Amino acid sequence: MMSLKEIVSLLPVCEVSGFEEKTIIETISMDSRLIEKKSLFFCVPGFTVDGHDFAQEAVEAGAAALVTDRPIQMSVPVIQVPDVRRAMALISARFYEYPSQELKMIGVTGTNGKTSVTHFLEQMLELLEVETGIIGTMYTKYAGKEISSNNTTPESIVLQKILRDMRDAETEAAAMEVSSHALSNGRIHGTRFDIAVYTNLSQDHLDYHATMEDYARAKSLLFAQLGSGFVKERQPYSVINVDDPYSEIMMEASAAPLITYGLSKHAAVRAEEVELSGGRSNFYFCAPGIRDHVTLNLPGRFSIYNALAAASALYAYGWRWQEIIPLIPLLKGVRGRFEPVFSSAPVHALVDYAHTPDSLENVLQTIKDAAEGKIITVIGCGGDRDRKKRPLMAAIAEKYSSFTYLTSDNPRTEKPEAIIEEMKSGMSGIRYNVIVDREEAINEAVRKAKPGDVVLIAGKGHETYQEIGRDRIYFDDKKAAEKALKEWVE
Ligand SMILES: CC(=O)N[C@H]1[C@@H](OP(=O)(O)OP(=O)(O)OC[C@H]2O[C@@H](n3ccc(=O)[nH]c3=O)[C@H](O)[C@@H]2O)O[C@H](CO)[C@@H](O)[C@@H]1O[C@H](C)C(=O)N[C@@H](C)C(=O)N[C@H](CCC(=O)O)C(=O)O
Ligand SMILES: Nc1ncnc2c1ncn2[C@@H]1O[C@H](COP(=O)(O)OP(=O)(O)OP(=O)(O)O)[C@@H](O)[C@H]1O
Ligand SMILES: N[C@H](CCC[C@H](N)C(=O)O)C(=O)O
Ligand SMILES: [Mg+2]
Repeated sequence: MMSLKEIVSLLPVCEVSGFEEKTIIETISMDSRLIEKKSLFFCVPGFTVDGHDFAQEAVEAGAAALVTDRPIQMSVPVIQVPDVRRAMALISARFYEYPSQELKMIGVTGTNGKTSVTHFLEQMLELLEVETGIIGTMYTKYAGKEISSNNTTPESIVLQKILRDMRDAETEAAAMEVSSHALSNGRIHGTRFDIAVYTNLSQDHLDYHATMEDYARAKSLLFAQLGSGFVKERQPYSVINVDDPYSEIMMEASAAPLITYGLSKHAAVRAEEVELSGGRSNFYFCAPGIRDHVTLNLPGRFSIYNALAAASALYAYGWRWQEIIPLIPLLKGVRGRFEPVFSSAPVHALVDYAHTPDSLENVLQTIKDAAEGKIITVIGCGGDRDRKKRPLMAAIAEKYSSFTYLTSDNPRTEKPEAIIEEMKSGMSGIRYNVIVDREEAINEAVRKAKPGDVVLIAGKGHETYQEIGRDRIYFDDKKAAEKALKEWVE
């Protein structure tokens, strides 16, 4: 519950019309369809519709006051602010009594690896007996509950409510994915992070951010707001992959001391003498005063980066290296990330969430390093998303694969054939086929495979749907691959 007076006191440059001292707010909402009595309704100027157009509907449904970015005439108080989403984030944090200040908050940002690193953190913290929650692409998970996600980083009202619920359930730490969209439109404004982790930056989302520099600047906002909302005796830290070319931008923005990690000698926390083989790696884990041999039972160089990121974040948390290093060999893979499909067929199939040029290249390079047979790739690109990555992803698939199937991956409101056409423009040879139906593409790829070959099914990972138009139809790469492999044996 909040009074209008309290709300206004949070917003130094707002203009209020129809102010009434006695107005009390009992719920907050950005959706006119969910308004209850005594609600504060935020008129969010969206990317598809404008929340201001629903102001009347919200008042009729019981909204007691509105937050807008322009003057509008209504029968209830109207608070006009320069940026509704940011005002909403500040008010949400206050409404739920600043839950982020009562949790150890670890935010992870970067193009690839956020879901993986947050899961590594969850696994390690559970082993250290710290009750940990996760907020990210796959779900929000805490205290035995799993709530499916709409967005990688939720809108501020949802986020603050989740964090409050986590605290009520005695969750101690939250490992949270922070997307560039969330940073640029203020979803995490008003949230206090203790540790911010940077994984990497490579091409994606150029539909939303005008240039790579804009994209990098959005990511850097996490580091710039570190520790905001001072909590005594809780020093914030930035954990940065120093091998990444954009790391300098994050370091420059950082309001907190840095812990750098990577494979190069510039990193404070390093993997040295790396040997990759048989789906795992061996290396020396080096940090000031430490040089311990470890085995990481996960494939690829990118998994080493993710493990170093999680280990460095735990160090920033206050754990000692002697407590952290023994956890590295215990790390397990994450659903939909380099996930093998089990079957009795001598053909290997892998489901992976690679949906950017960089992640696809990493995954294919990792397969190539280990594979005895040929690589066959099934790949599509999302509709209504960055179009510039389409030809690049197709070209990478072609470079590493003996054969590629171009197919659909969430065409959304675009025509799947048109997306595939754009992918095709990146292909230079003829070792590919177009099969729009994803299940049929997986069947064909598996049918074509010989013993020892690897079929990579990329782009959807854990997703259990195909988004066509605005509908989601059930589809699971893993289930489709299991069925195809069964038929291969028969
Ligand atoms: C581009 C973007 O960020 N879109 C997000 C945004 O939608 P929007 O601003 O377009 O909302 P809108 O539909 O125009 O509606 C505007 C306002 O009118 C309200 N409204 C609407 C209809 C009505 O009848 N009454 C009403 O009040 C809506 O509740 C809303 O407040 O706000 C919505 C509510 O929070 C989000 O779900 C939505 O994410 C969509 C699904 C999306 O695809 N987002 C992607 C681009 C995204 O954010 N991705 C990142 C991860 C990327 C990555 O790291 O790979 C993420 O964090 O998820
Ligand atoms: N550190 C990394 N560097 C490059 N590629 C990675 C890294 N970690 C994972 N990948 C690859 O990227 C894919 C996506 O990984 P993950 O889901 O952890 O990233 P994410 O940042 O959460 O993605 P999203 O933006 O969709 O939430 C994985 O399936 C894997 O192929
Ligand atoms: N978080 C990512 C998910 C992409 C997954 C892929 N399957 C697609 O639909 O493009 C995004 O919003 O770009
Ligand atoms: Mg993710």
